[in-house]
Amino acid sequence: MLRWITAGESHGPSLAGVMEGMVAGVEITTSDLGEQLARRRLGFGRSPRMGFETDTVEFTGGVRHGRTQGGPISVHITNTEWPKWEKVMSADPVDESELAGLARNEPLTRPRPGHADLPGMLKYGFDEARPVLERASARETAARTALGTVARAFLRQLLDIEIISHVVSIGGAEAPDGPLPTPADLAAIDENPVRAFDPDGAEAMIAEVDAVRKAGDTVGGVIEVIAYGLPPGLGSHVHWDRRLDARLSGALMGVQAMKGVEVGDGFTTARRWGSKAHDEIDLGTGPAGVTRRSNRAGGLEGGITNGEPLRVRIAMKPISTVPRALATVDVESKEPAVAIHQRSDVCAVPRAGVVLESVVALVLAEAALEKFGGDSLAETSRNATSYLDGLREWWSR
Ligand SMILES: Cc1cc2nc3c(=O)[nH]c(=O)nc-3n(C[C@H](O)[C@H](O)[C@H](O)COP(=O)(O)O)c2cc1C
Ligand SMILES: C=C(O[C@@H]1CC(C(=O)O)=C[C@@H](OP(=O)(O)O)[C@H]1O)C(=O)O
Repeated sequence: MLRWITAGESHGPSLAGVMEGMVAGVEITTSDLGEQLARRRLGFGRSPRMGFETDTVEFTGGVRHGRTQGGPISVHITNTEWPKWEKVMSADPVDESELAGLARNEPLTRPRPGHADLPGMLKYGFDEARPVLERASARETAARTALGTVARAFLRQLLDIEIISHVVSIGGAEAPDGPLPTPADLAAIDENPVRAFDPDGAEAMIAEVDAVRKAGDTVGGVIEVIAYGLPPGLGSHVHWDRRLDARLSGALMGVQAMKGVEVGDGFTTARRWGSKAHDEIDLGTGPAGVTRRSNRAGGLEGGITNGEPLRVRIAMKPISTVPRALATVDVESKEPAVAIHQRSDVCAVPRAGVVLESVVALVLAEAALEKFGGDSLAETSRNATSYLDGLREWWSR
């Protein structure tokens, strides 16, 4: 079983991530983590913090001389601004006199509609939003991205599985329908300011973010994640919580601000007639023994991978820290007020794609380990090869 967990606050000293159940022998280095963390900081519309946050990362367990050891893998990422927050976010009690007059310590009593502020205060019994927003913040996704990098390395070394993402729309600006990007296109996608594949779509999205910024507003969008090289047979139809579509959706919705997941053509398929909705089967080559005339299902049937590329789209809502601040109430004075506004992303859709790739990697690594088992990469690879050989034999019998 693969498990992962993160800890840490946005303005605390650091973030931590722990992954348990990864096999021994996966090649991974600190610079692999740094590379993915750098990708997560990019994108037109990002918060000013992403310009100076360094995401200094290290392994603090589970990896030796560039290889996983089979034990829990722990990562540690420092928060660059910690010295400014040392008193406000101190784990140990701080004398009132040391906090007096610190602007950063002002109680945040004007909750932002759309952020976790108000429900979190109500649920946990806080008089202000600081303790809620510190953990709700998507700063946490740095730790998930680092753990996801280990999962990506495992999938690549196991079966050459590659995971990419691209931005499909920002606000009302959409990329036109076109060919799917492949792993060879990822570098170009990353170089694009909005991480869009289609140049015309990208231009429209950049203009949308620009207009939103000028209007003192924020904007969301849709991201597509695609995994290439998956064998048929990950996930299962036999129980709801073993279906890979269910597990992917749950994990993707577990990323801050994600409000919808579409598997394959999802909502469009709901409007089609059956004869135009499914992926007809022809005899072909490869371990699945077949080819498909289309991939509307996004590589999943019955909650199981079918050997086609996995394709999921995720809807991200607009950032709730709207510069043109929204109406709220002050929970202290009980008077109408405008919501807290602090430095924030205007549009985090481009960089969120990197987080979503990592989350897909974690879920796929878990599914691959369930299917193939093993305690070392060599053993898991043998098991995978034997399974795929078995499929080929089955087709040639
Ligand atoms: C990569 C990324 C960056 C984000 N940046 C911000 C931000 O700068 N300001 C903000 O208010 N929300 C931001 N969010 C969204 C909030 O974290 C999120 O809305 C909040 O935790 C409440 O959760 P919910 O939107 O899922 O209900 C970001 C989300 C992601 C994935
Ligand atoms: C720090 C990150 O994103 C943050 C996510 C976030 C939020 O409310 O989710 C609010 C902002 O935090 P701050 O107010 O400190 O700038 C973003 O910068 C990050 O992704 O590493």
